[in-house]
Amino acid sequence: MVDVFVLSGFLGSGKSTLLKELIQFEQKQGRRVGVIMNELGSISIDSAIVPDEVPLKELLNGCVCCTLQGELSLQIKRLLENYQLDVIYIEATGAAHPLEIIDACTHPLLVANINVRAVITLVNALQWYEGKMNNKIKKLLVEQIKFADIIVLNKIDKLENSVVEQLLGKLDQINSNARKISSTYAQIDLKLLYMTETNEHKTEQSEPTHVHNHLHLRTVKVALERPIERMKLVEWLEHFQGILYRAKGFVYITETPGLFLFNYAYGDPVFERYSIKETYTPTLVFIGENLDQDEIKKHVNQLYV
Ligand SMILES: Nc1nc2c(ncn2[C@@H]2O[C@H](COP(=O)(O)OP(=O)(O)OP(=O)(O)O)[C@@H](O)[C@H]2O)c(=O)[nH]1
Repeated sequence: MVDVFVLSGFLGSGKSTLLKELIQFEQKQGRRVGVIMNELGSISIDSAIVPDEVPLKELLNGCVCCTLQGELSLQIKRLLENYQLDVIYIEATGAAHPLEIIDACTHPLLVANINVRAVITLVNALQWYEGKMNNKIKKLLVEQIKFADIIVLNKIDKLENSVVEQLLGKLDQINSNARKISSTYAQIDLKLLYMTETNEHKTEQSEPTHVHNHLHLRTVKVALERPIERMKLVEWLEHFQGILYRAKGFVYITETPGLFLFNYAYGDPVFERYSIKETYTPTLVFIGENLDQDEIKKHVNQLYV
């Protein structure tokens, strides 16, 4: 039996950050790990964190919720057939409902060979605390919390301890069965993963599941022709809050030489120097509600010097 863990949580909550830790943890234990990543856009930025030796399947350009459920089952099957694995981690898009993933994992062709150990939902603590989101997103977050076996309240570096306690209490009201852990940069005791019982009653509480269909999330990808001005990008994104949930990509900036991994989630832009293992075309990916592709491309053009 191959263990399967599902990483759920809204855009930018820290799923890839946790995945990186998990891969190292499993490798240290001598367990063979495979990864499936689902991203809304047509290119995967997050897959750069997966080491070369780890088998990786990517489901791009859509969400398991809508069109890719069959594809997810197929990719799990391929991983099982082609590699000797002990554990598979599935990183869902931030817009996915965990039930849809569980559904795909419990495909009749797979159930005999895999054991879904836990749904791990990451919650962006600041986003959850401030509650500045529309009802559709709130509903999705609540669903992701409700269907979790482990809830990681991440990004607590942005909040006072007393607030963190309060938030953990609120999470408990939504899902009292799940194990709750607070963290910064998803630093948690990973041994807990294997000490958590799966919440078997999930399907009974099921809500209509295609929550994110109604979010009208759109992904816009823009290839960059040359280095951009870092500050111009940051200032522009500030005006975008509310409809832009996530941006990421690989960029060259005019201020400093070298390639940077760019991450923007919930008003927080981060540039990290990135050492190249493959050739990346500098690209920005934007994920948000009803994004206007032409408008975004026009703005990106203004980021060049
Ligand atoms: N300040 C702070 N930043 C964090 C923390 N955890 C992760 N980040 C940063 O938040 C950004 C988004 O993190 P990811 O791990 O890529 O989030 P994700 O959930 O995989 O994002 P999507 O795949 O787009 O849904 C990155 O720049 C991380 O370095 C944290 O605890 N505190």
